Amino acid sequence: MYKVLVSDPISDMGLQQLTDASDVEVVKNTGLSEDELVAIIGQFDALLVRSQTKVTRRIMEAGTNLKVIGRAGVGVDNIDLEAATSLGIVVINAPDGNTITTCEHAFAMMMALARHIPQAYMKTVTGEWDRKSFVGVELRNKTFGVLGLGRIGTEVAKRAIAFGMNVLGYDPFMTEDRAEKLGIKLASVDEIVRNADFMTVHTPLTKETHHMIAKPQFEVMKKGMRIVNCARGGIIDELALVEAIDEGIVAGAAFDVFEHEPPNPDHPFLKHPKIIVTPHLGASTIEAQENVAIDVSEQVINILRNEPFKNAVNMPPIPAELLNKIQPYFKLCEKLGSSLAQMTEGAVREITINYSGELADLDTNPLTRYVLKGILSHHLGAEQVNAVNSMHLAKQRDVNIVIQKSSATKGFTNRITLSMKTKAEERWVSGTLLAGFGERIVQIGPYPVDVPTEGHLLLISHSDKPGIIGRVGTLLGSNDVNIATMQVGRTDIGGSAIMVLTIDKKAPKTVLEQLSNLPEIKRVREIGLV
Ligand SMILES: NC(=O)C1=CN([C@@H]2O[C@H](COP(=O)(O)OP(=O)(O)OC[C@H]3O[C@@H](n4cnc5c(N)ncnc54)[C@H](O)[C@@H]3O)[C@@H](O)[C@H]2O)C=CC1
Ligand SMILES: O=C(O)CCC(=O)C(=O)O
Repeated sequence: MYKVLVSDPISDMGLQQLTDASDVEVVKNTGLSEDELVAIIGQFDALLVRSQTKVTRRIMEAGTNLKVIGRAGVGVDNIDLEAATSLGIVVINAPDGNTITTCEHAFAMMMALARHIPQAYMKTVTGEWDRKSFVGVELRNKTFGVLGLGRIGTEVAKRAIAFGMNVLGYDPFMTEDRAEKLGIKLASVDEIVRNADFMTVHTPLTKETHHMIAKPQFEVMKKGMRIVNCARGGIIDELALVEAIDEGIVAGAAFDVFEHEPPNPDHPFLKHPKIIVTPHLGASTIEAQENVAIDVSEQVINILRNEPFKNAVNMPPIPAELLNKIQPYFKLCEKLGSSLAQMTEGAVREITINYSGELADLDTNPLTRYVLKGILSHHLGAEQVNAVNSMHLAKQRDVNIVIQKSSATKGFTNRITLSMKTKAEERWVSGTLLAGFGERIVQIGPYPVDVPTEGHLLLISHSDKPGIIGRVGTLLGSNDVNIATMQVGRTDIGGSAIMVLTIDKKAPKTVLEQLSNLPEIKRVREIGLV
């Protein structure tokens, strides 16, 4: 008999498949502390949670029989994925079940914002008949910016179009063809903030999206913008938003999520007359909670019975013999993918991976998953992408993956070459694992290099002219950016050249801008491989 612990409120109807199963015993025990969970988790084969239970390493280590953790929802930020992977516990989620519900909540928030519904309600129920203070605006003919056109963002965009809005969208994975079919005009974040009357965010919270709307964006924002966030707190800088509202730049905001949940009672959103809030209710409908519970129940049963399952968010099992041979390449593949994603602009269309030398005879499928993990994490967030789901996520986004194998290694015993095509450009990078020296990047585009896959790299494309290296060194030095190593390469004398610097810490944005402005410098890219 498998024992399943449900530690957050999850729909009974959705759990029926589990409760009806003759080989499963379901125990519901919600609101437990970490200590209480640690005390009982050892009896259970599976743990089902929503977002309240924080599934820590301590809990998982005490779960000596734990085989699977099911998250009834999308975000798995409350589960220590690294610990689960290292302890061999499969983590699954239900990414599709709450899409429409969350989209409808975002739309409801936008309408409530446009018509001051919460504020008007509060006054009316106190007996005041105030029709002057709550004059709203129509949605029709307004420009609507959607940042993040994944599952929820595209549904929100479709509804906005039905309301007669002109939709501008930004998502690194949205192709022009698909956007056109949806009726969305692709635009940059800058174009959206300068032109939209309403704006909503539907991205994960990642290093890239953290504060993607902050003071610099508010400074150029169209006056009177209304902003919605039903994705994750922290995508929009909360304090900068309050300032922008008080300065009359932003007309109002509607938030379902906060940087820290629940927010402190003195959080400035809670008393602001132009900000409306809900307590992370995006996914809270009967339908969504049933959908996500059905989805996780089905997958948990499959995992416990050793049957195929979908939506795993951590590691798949790999036969031990193969694992011994390919495991040393996991990091190299991920870092090559990550570096390529950081050097390439535009939505990914095609990724070609060439495995050569001793890798050519092995099953490289797990390595491909790590390459894709490295590439997609840059856009979708490391929390969402892992070696299990990276292939699925790439296919979902119509990314064409081409695998090539060859025995020619240009002098290395193994070599992995990635090339990535976007609408804007094609770039490529090669790496190898050198016995005793670890992972190295050995080629960037046409230039042979020898760079470790760690720390901060500065990639500077320039014309091969005297004096450039000195100017770059002086600029970095005068801004306290220490150069650890430097390599240069060129195609021919006086032609195109590249400079690859490893620096001790991330270079400030202003320094990167100054570097880009130096004569003969064509492009500057900072690549973080920590
Ligand atoms: N309020 C709530 O209760 C709920 C919130 N959510 C949150 O909503 C968000 C979106 O969820 P889904 O649509 O299901 O995810 P998704 O993965 O389908 O879509 C996210 C999209 O954001 C895009 N993206 C990543 N970085 C970007 C950037 N820098 N600029 C623009 N786009 C970027 C990705 O390419 C992707 O298409 C997530 O943060 C999720 O956790 C989801 C469900 C309920
Ligand atoms: O379970 C919930 O209500 C939170 C939903 C959510 O934020 C998610 O699925 O990412």
